[in-house]
Amino acid sequence: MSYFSVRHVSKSYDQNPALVNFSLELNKGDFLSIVGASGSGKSTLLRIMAGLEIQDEGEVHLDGELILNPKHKLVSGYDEIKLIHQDYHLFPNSSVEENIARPLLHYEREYAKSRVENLLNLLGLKAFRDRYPRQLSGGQQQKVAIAKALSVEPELLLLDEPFSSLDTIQTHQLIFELKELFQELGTTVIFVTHDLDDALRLTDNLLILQKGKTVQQGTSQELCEHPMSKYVAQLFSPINLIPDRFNSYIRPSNVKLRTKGPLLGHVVDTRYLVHFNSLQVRLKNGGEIWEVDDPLRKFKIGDRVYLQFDEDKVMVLKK
Ligand SMILES: Nc1ncnc2c1ncn2[C@@H]1O[C@H](COP(=O)(O)OP(=O)(O)OP(=O)(O)O)[C@@H](O)[C@H]1O
Repeated sequence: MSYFSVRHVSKSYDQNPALVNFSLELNKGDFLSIVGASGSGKSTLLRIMAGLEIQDEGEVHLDGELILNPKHKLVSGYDEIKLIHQDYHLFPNSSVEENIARPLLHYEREYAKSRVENLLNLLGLKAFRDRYPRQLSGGQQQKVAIAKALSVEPELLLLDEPFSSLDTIQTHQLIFELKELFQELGTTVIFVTHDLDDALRLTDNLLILQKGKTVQQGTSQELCEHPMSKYVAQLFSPINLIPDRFNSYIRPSNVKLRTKGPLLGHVVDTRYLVHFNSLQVRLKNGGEIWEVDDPLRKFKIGDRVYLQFDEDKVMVLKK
């Protein structure tokens, strides 16, 4: 049995399935991102993993130990498994230092002191140790919540959309810091998000959840280059349907703009994006609109373009 395993877990609320026969195996120190739309079952899954929710079927094991849910355990949850939410859950009348030290109340004093010092250092919170949560930015509060969760050295850290109340710059900064921190600590981490971009920045190891089921699991490159469904393909970028072919698609970045070629179209719109212009091209045959990257920012509305692509970039996708 692997270090952390979720086997055939199902859960319904009032007959509505939230998780359907979900299974997952992780090794110690693995870092997995679970990506799914709102309502796909992410939070339910994390709560079941943490022993905080009663599943209808299936089992969760951590390091060989069966994780008991609240039906079978008087005090629900485990010290070894920490779940961090988007809304921090800090004690408002305790300082940063006191918040981080709180879970260590029953530990030896010297150990607790050095652990708190270590975490304040690791997360760059030393200058804020005496502040109260309301005196911190969202990103700093989230770091305190993470330090608090890490204080008892959990075996498994579950992050439930931890960046949703932060802006993009704060999020990128925190992702950068957390990546280093988790690598250093070797903690097993599961991060859930609706935002593929955040997941890609944090880890290469992805699982895509749709309507409570795993639709695909693999590295970011595998999923981007060989998606098994339209849903997975579209998480990475828009896709263009190739005329007169069965379920065959091409990504905007894999379309080449030429002065001659098999597919003729007209540019009907252009958008300035950071690394390229994004063109909307109406195909002559069939009137379908394609999205195409123009890295040289050469084309403008009304231009005639020929579109070409390599066969090995074509994706045949099920719905
Ligand atoms: N306590 C509950 N009672 C009834 N239905 C629930 C409950 N919790 C979740 N659900 C339903 O289960 C499904 C999965 O919800 P869940 O919160 O796990 O999804 P999610 O992917 O985390 O969504 P979000 O990203 O919006 O938080 C949804 O249809 C939701 O409405």
